[in-house]
Amino acid sequence: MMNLSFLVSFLLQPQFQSSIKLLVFGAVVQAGGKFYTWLVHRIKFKYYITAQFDQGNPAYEWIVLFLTEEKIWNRSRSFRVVARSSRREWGVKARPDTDNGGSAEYVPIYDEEQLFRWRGYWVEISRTTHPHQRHGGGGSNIHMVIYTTDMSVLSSLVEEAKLRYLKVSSPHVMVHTMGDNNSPYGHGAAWTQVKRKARRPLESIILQEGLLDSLVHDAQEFLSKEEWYLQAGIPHRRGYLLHGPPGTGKTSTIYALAGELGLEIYSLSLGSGTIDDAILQTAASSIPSKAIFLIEDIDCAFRAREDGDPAYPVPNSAFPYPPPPQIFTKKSPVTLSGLLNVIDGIGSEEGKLFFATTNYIDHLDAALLRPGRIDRKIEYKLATRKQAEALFLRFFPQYSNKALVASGDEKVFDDRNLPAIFSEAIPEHEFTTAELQGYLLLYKEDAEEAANGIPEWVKQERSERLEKKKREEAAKNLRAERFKGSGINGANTPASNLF
Ligand SMILES: Nc1ncnc2c1ncn2[C@@H]1O[C@H](COP(=O)(O)OP(=O)(O)OP(=O)(O)O)[C@@H](O)[C@H]1O
Repeated sequence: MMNLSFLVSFLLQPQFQSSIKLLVFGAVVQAGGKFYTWLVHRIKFKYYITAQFDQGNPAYEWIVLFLTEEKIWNRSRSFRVVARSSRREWGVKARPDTDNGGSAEYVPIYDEEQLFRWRGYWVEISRTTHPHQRHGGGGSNIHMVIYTTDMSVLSSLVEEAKLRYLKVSSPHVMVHTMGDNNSPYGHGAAWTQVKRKARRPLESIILQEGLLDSLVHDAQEFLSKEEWYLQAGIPHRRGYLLHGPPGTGKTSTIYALAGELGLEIYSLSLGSGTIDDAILQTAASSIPSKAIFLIEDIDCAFRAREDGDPAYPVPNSAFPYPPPPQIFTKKSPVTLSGLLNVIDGIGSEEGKLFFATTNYIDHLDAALLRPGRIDRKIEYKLATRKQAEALFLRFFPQYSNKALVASGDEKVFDDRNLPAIFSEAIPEHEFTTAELQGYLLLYKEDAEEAANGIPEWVKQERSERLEKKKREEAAKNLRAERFKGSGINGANTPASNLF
């Protein structure tokens, strides 16, 4: 009895009642919080659209530019600072008063979520990175949440992003390349690097007469005939193979053509040895239409080993040595069937110009060269005298006939026709345009010296080549001697394996 009355008096105490009220209030607040979260989630789930942009896909580039222009990341307090280069980095302006903001790019570490309004809609952005992602769309993704149920808002945003991207990139040629081992986005990620190159004028490419014009005309006609291809049931794609010695202008031609036609380039090299069938497939399938797909050194998919030396014998008691690690030359992991699949697959995407380059057309399989895969083969040769003269005039345009007539200095032209002096000293088809360009760069301030010095340069180059040939012969003989009787064609083993 005594205990009960004590309990009742305890319960009636004001301090106890206050504690209970506090407890109930806390529970209500907590439940309210949980309900709010639940409700927000329900609303979000019902009333939002999500989109993901994968690095390596062109749409990722559009959206990053869009977010940069909208200054979404400007509140960021962490930056990656990289020296300004032709490589595309969507940095924020460090100094709003200048156009290019100095010598470095300030690229925000985009990892914090950001919320902003766009045309009256709330949009939330976040980014995740996967440093070791190998296949499937690159190493970084942007996630977008738009608080609306109207899909057209998303598509308007993406279209606007694309238009802005095209506007920004139009004065340049955008060259997309694959990530590599040093890429911050991981090995093998597709198209993770974008370089902005100044457009190269077509006139700066010096080829045999008519060749460049016919190529430009061919590509222009192809791009304008989409409807015709559709009607005829022919895949709207065209393949070109540019072949010839290194330094004769194959890559430069493609870049200049891309600038002329306003196309972006997606370029990879099979010579890098890091691209296999799966990566090639991923890369090819994420190229947008109306773009150039360029495969450099395509012969690397065919070459088993340099000069086709016989198979290296399995080590045995008579010959217990394992194969030298470098006996195999750069052989791309891409297989012929993988390559053909990709080239044929380009047909399903409309408006693609496919370019391949090689220094060794003879290494290519006939299956690759058939029309439908390669529609035009263009041979690049060592420089002719005419090309040498044109190159000289590119360096010294003041010596062109026209310029001299205009300046009233025709006498100088008669006495000292420097372009002719230069070109006549150059033997036909012996040097590459790149070699001649390298020479002219040494004398870019002095046309007279450039023209006068060329006979001596030719003599020196010839003697250096002869010396090199002799050294190579000697090394080849030494290799053959060392491997005599081993069953190996040691002549083809790199010298580094012998010592
Ligand atoms: N025909 C050319 N006209 C103008 N410039 C040229 C020409 N050939 C070479 N060059 C110059 O030489 C350099 C190398 O040229 P480019 O890379 O286009 O040669 P390439 O044939 O593609 O070589 P590789 O087979 O090694 O890729 C560039 O700086 C380019 O400007």
